[in-house]
Amino acid sequence: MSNNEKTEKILIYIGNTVRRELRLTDNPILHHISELLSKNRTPFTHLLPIYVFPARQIEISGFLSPNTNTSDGAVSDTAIASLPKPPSEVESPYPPARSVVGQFHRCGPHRARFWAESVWDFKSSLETVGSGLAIRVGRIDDILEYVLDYFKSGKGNSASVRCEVVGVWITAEEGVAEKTDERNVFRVAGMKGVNVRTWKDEKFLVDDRDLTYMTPKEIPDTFSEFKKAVGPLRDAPRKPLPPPDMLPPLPTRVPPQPNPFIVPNSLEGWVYGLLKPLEEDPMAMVTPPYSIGARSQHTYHGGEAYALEHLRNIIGSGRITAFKDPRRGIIGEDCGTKLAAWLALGCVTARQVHEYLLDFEGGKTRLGQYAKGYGEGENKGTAGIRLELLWRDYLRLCSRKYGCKLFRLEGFKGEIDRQWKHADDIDIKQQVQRFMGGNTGNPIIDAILREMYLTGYTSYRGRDVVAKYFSKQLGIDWRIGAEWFEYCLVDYDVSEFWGNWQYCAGVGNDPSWEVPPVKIGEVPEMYVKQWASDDSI
Ligand SMILES: Cc1cc2nc3c(=O)[nH]c(=O)nc-3n(C[C@H](O)[C@H](O)[C@H](O)COP(=O)(O)OP(=O)(O)OC[C@H]3O[C@@H](n4cnc5c(N)ncnc54)[C@H](O)[C@@H]3O)c2cc1C
Repeated sequence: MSNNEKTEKILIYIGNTVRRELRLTDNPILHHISELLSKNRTPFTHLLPIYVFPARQIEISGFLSPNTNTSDGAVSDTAIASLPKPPSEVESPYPPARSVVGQFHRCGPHRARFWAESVWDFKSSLETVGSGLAIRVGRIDDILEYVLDYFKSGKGNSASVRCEVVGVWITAEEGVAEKTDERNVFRVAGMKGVNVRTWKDEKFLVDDRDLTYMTPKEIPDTFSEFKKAVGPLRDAPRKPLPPPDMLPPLPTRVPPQPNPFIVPNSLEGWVYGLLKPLEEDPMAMVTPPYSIGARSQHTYHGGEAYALEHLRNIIGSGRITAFKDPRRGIIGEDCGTKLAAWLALGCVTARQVHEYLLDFEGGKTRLGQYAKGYGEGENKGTAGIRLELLWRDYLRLCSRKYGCKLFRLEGFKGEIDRQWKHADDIDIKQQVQRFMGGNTGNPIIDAILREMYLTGYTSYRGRDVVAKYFSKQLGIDWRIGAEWFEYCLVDYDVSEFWGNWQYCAGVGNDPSWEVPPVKIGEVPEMYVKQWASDDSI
């Protein structure tokens, strides 16, 4: 080592969709690094944040390329747009991201776009605090192995720089696939002699450290019991963490995207690459386009900045005070906060939402000062939002308790006596196809299905009605309906999604979960007219 040679001690902060931490604020890892930095106590000089779009969950074949990658793993925008269709001999090392039973794409266009926007926004935010983000596609452990080998083999070195990876940090998450990813990260890092540290997932309302359950078995089977154990909800959450002031820089050389993929360096390039395989699939055209005059309830852009702007808007306008029980309302601005997609990707945390509500209720900031309910303490609307957020916590804990039962036909309950119809029967297959196309002939069901397909969103009530129609009325294997929802929804979140579906299908753990059926007049005629097919009205 020459006298002038510097050593870059690199910490890798790695995540993928299941490590959903796409924000600077209330991010425990980034907060900790920033604190260490301010005290001059970082045992590393450089930070390499890596985000991996996981091949298992989103179709990444739009990034396959016969060309070898460039030195930094990124190509220009125009380059990705003009990439020739990969010749058939360029094969992905990963199977297509399709669902298990129905073989649908797991992630449809609404979520793919929102997801790309959120990752890109995170990259921009990291750049404002002196860092950056390497965005990659593949499997988290494959990418990690490639990166560790890159540095170990000296590819990151130059005449004056020597690189050494000193650790890998990752946030622990619930879920079977999530745990497998985590184990694989440990395995790869262990093989290469690098330490991994996992961090607690803090994007929920009530912190794990404040719950009294020693083992997952102790998690209660009813929400009401769980709620009681949490105590007064308004006092339960911890304070959100501030964003980092500054972060260590990226290493001088960032390992590129491994072959056979090539990744873009603009948001448009990412959106293009993620949507391309979906657009080439005939499933993208299952239902007619928007009806004239139809408007989406969900027109939002992914990313932390947009999440916070939306949150401030609904507080400033007083919409949170008017928040209605989502188990009853089916459409409208005050029917739901529309925060779910941001929460699902970790662009914002539940305790940040809670903190904003506290400020509004206590009149602590000027936000919402002219709105109804400002400074008047907790109201029905704000309490309702907290309760919904607690449901989210609860279903995540159910995932912890029941593991892979989350995805099983017999559910948490182990309901083995029920007879389900399966799509290997031609009539059932056709029924499923009509369902996907919003052509069941039932105007409310069709309106909801079309809304969800065309916009990526429908209310809790809409989801509940359709999920019950599919599983209870049609009696078809509920996982097929669920997989179709997974393709369509912008806010898919593993525990919330499968947990809710289980309840709708009647295989969930909580016997008290029953939402009243839709009443005549509850669904505005206008809504049905906007979304349902003319011939089914
Ligand atoms: C079949 C079915 C599938 C669903 N899939 C999902 C999903 O993939 N992701 C998801 O976040 N929610 C899911 N939900 C729950 C709920 O429908 C959505 O959270 C809600 O409609 C999102 O709109 P919002 O942000 O306006 O919610 P709000 O009503 O404003 O609620 C605030 C937040 O609380 C959480 N929340 C609300 N209701 C529930 C619930 N029942 N269970 C768990 N968390 C809840 C969400 O994070 C939501 O953003 C599903 C419900 C059903 C019946």
